Amino acid sequence: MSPPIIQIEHLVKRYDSGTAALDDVSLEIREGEILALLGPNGAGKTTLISIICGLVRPSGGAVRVGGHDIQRDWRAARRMIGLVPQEIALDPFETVLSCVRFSRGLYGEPPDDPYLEQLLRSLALWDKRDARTRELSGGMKRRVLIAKALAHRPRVLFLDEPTAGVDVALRREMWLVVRDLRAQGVTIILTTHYLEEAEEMADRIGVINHGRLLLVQPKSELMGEFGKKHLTITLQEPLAELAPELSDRLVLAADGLSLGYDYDTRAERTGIAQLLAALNAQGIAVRDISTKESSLEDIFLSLVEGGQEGRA
Ligand SMILES: Nc1ncnc2c1ncn2[C@@H]1O[C@H](COP(=O)(O)OP(=O)(O)OP(=O)(O)O)[C@@H](O)[C@H]1O
Repeated sequence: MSPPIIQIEHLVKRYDSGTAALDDVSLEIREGEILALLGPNGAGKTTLISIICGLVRPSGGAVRVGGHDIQRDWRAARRMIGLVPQEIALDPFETVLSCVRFSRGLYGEPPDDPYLEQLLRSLALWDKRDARTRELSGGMKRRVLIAKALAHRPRVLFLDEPTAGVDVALRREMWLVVRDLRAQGVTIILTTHYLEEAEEMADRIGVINHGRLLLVQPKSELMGEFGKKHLTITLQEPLAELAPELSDRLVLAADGLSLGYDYDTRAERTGIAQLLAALNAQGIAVRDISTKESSLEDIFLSLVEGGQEGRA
């Protein structure tokens, strides 16, 4: 397993307004991974990113980036990070190349046009290097923001809702860009409201609610652990009621024509064979069977609504 590149310990943030935006968040982010942070509006995701990037002061706790404390050694910590903000904020009259050069200069890095050329080429922006940013499409503008964030060669890239409000084709294009960056060894932390995006891209998923990190888990484990399957059994004839020995496991639909059964995907025995045998024994004829796996969306909602506090 890779060593952590970001270490967050007992991070607390209380804004002057009194809002407790982060409440004792501890988390290690490993070099080279894609971590997706999920949480409803106001959960504390942007606050967490802003503290790591040195834009907001924490009220308590510590964060180290590449071993550098973000407060005592902020310059070294900040240099390792690139941030792609939620809002597109580009000077409309500046050209692509000059705005990327400018971003690099902000970090006090010496000019390195060969690197910037390689960066713009990898983001399919080299042909547009002399275009003013106002002449670019929405997708190109987002790629310029990524190029700006990567101009000083950071090892960690934060993407705050990278595909908010963009169409499906553009979202897929962004996913490819992010995968490509990961392949180059950049550690990526993204926030998103699109669970499909987290499901598609993340190695690990962190769920934040009310300033608390409810859990952080590899995506596959999360889907396996909380994943349930739902079996629908369609009947040949409507059933008036279920025998008592079946009613604790099955739910009869209002029209009497189907039965629902939830089971755990991790269980060694799903109980389906037994169930079908029991139906058969009672002379209940089955027309069809279908299964549906719970999506990350179902899992997320059950975590956030169920208040799984303290699992992190
Ligand atoms: N500058 C600020 N001053 C006071 N309160 C703030 C400030 N910034 C954020 N908050 C509050 O802190 C809480 C966390 O906000 P934050 O923006 O971190 O959430 P988020 O998870 O990023 O939300 P969203 O998904 O809507 O972007 C919210 O209650 C918000 O109103």
